[in-house]
Amino acid sequence: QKKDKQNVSNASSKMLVAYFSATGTTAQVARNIADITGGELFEIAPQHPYTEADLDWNDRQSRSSVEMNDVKSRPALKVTKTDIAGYDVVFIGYPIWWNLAPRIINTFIESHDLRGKTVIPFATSGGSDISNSVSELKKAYPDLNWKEGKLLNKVGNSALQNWIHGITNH
Ligand SMILES: Cc1cc2nc3c(=O)[nH]c(=O)nc-3n(C[C@H](O)[C@H](O)[C@H](O)COP(=O)(O)O)c2cc1C
Repeated sequence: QKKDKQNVSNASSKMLVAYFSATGTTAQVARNIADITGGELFEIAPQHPYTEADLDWNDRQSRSSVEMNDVKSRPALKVTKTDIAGYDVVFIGYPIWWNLAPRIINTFIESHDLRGKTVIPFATSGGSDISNSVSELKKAYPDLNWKEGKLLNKVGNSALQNWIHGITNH
């Protein structure tokens, strides 16, 4: 739907919309952001996809529980390094897991040089706010130029456009 695309980026600013999504919700929001900004979509894919059992938060032994209980866990990426040098703005989207960004987001950040870029977090959740996850990311990576993040649960396209206009100053 190219004709509906509203390109809010200015000519000199290249945008990447990187996202991790285990069950598709964040992926849909990422596609909408890419449509609006004209940015490039990039899936932060795990080397080993998460199964339903992996995602069981009632099971303390499930993969996601074990990873989220270990601050040092860094699940491997499917593609270890992607060339992101040409981008000025990098959106990073993820589902909230245990009130945090999934550890694979840390893997992605630590595998790429994001210094000097504007980094914009966004998330979907079952109800939790994004703020704790963003403050933990800022604490872990204080050298990066973080913009305020936004929870984008069931956000309509015009609200999405308003947020993007505001945050990218276009
Ligand atoms: C392991 C796990 C932990 C979760 N923890 C939270 C949480 O702390 N707060 C919350 O509101 N939702 C939580 N959720 C729900 C997801 O954030 C929500 O379903 C999200 O939209 C899924 O996005 P996705 O389809 O892109 O993976 C959790 C989901 C999983 C699988």
